[in-house]
Amino acid sequence: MDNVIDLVNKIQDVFSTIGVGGNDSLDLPQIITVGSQSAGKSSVLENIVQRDFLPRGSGIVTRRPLVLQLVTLPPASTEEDYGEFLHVPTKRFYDFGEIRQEIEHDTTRIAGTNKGISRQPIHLKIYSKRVLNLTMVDLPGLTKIPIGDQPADIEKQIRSLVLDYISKPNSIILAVSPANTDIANSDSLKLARKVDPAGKRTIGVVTKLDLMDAGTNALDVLTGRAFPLKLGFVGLVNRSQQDILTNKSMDDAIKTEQEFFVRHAAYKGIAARCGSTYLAKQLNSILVAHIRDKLPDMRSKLSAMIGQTQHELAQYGDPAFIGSAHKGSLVLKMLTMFATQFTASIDGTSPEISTKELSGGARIYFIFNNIFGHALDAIIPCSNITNDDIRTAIRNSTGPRCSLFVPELAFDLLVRPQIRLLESPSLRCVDMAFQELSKICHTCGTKELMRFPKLHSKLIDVVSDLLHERLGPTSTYVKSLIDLECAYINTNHPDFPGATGAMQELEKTRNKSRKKQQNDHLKVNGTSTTNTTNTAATTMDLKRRNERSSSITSSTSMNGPNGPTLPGSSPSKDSFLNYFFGGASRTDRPNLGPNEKSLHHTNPITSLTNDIEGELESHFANNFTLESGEDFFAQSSDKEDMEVELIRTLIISYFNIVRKTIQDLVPKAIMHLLVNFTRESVQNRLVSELYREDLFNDLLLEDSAVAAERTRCKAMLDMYRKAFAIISESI
Ligand SMILES: Nc1nc2c(ncn2[C@@H]2O[C@H](COP(=O)(O)OP(=O)(O)OP(=O)(O)O)[C@@H](O)[C@H]2O)c(=O)[nH]1
Repeated sequence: MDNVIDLVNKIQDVFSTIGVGGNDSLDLPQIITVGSQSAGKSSVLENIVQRDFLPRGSGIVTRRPLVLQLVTLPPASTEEDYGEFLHVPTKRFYDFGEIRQEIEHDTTRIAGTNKGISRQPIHLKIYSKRVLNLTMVDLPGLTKIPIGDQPADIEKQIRSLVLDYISKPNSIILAVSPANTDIANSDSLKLARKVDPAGKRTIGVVTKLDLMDAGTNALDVLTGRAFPLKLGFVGLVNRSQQDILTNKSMDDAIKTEQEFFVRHAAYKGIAARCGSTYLAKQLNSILVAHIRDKLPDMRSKLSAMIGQTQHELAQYGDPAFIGSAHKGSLVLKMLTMFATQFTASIDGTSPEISTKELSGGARIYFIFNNIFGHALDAIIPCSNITNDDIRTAIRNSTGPRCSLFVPELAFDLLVRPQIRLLESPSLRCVDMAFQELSKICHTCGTKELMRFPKLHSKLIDVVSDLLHERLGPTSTYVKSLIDLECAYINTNHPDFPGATGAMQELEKTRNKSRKKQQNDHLKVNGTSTTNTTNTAATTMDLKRRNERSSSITSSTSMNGPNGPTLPGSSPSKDSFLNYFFGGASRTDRPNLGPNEKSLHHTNPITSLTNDIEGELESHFANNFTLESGEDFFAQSSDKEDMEVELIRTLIISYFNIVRKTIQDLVPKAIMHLLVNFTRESVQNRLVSELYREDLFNDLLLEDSAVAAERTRCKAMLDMYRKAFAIISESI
């Protein structure tokens, strides 16, 4: 029957030896003594052991948990009683005074001399024929006021330590209360009630019954009437301080105790259920029953722990790959795993995908779509181009040495630096994608790979080198995309709205502002005055326009002023520029005769061109007041303003086309030249750089901390298996 306690002790020993905190996770059944300071906890333990072995004194004496395992020596044993400490495994302590000294010494060693406490337990085993198998834990007494140089929060520290032990559902709480205080309100019972409100696993112990005021007794408490506990209350009379000083023997103390109960008027009826001997028996049977009750639970818990530990151990390496014969295959396995993780992170199929932040492929797409997209959108197409710049460019292009290509060159000159503005965000986009790939490669690696720090860092080095190799060509290519755009300004681009679009755009803007002005004017002056000036100007402009329409039409052909217009060709925008900025001077533009005019009207392309120019003409006619006889295209400042605005609109249109192209092509280039290239070549590169027999030994130098961790994990697994087997046998 008792061997279940032995079984638990064995499990506890092994867990303590390998220091894995197995006891914490398995929650081994054990008895925990709780009580306020000087309540008599140590005295209770000594009475149960029937030995004088615990440090005694005033103030706080127990400053570390003492895990006390009592082991019954067989009756036939010739062995004397002795004790063993887990921290002094080679020595048997036959002198119990020496046990006390060792407890004091080790307490000071760990908890210091300033009356502070430590959570690190002392493990003591006592072998005796006179003890019943029991596992008990003595804890520091609950206190309220710090004494000496104790830390200010000592009360909190002790409470939390005690709560840690007693809140484990498998623990039995031995709540010690001195009879000479208000028992029902004792600290130990209050604390026990917190974690065991139904009182199912709390046993009450009332000490110092001999010190109660004459005429009072604790019968109500001991019989469970005052405070119901399933496991009941046991009354005790331990040795007084005086008894200790006079070295009263334990045997005598037990006798005195028994006599006290038998003779006491109030207690003689329950004397058989009082005293240290009864308590020891009671605790033993409670613990045995408790352990038996908990064994199935413990077994299933152990089974789960075995599974977990097996899994953890597997992460430190596959046993199939251990040994020098397998070095090559191990390296190959590691680098394949690394490459797979790298590509999985890019593809977004990695099982370790973060839910906290964007990473891998998703982050690269975010860089393309959001960061890069916004950076391009933020560029103002006409930034840094002043009206004077445009005016100068126009004047230069309409100077005396005008040639057919001069206006194109002027437009080129103005638009090219703007296109260059796209270069910096494009290169930054390459860099960000590169950084993300570098980040991915630093996060790759399994627990098993961490065993080999050299191999791990080499894998990162090789992938980093590969990424750096690709960074140059990718950046160069992306830069060349901008160079291409700058090399030829294609005003014939199908999406370039040219003059018509620009004019419409301008018209819209002007209409808007005109309407606004008129509204403002109406608001200020009431109904408008007559618009005679404008009407006159319009009439005059119309006249001029009719006179000039033929000459305008003749200059708009893609093939020059006199060349034929090719059927199917688009309305020529460059020729418009030529005309507009003086590719052919007005005097050079031939007037068409009535026949030629009608010829042009039948040609849809020419008529469309006519429309463009007609629009321009009418625009000027409607917007600019000309003095009689003044040439419409003379160097008037109004005309120049119009031209400046028009060219600005054209620059914006053209820039937007290029921006779209770059926004489309840069991510494609990065994907092709950097991301996909690295993704596809990473495995081959790793193999060719690292799968070399002369490197194996160096690469597979194991990290000592990880190796120790693996050994610990292995020991833990063995232990759990052993414990599982022991429990399985006894169920
Ligand atoms: N007369 C009498 N004195 C007792 C009894 N129990 C304990 N004492 C005395 O009370 C004092 C404190 O007892 P301990 O057993 O050291 O109390 P503790 O709860 O272990 O104290 P800490 O570990 O310091 O919290 C000692 O002087 C004991 O001799 C008892 O039943 N009767």
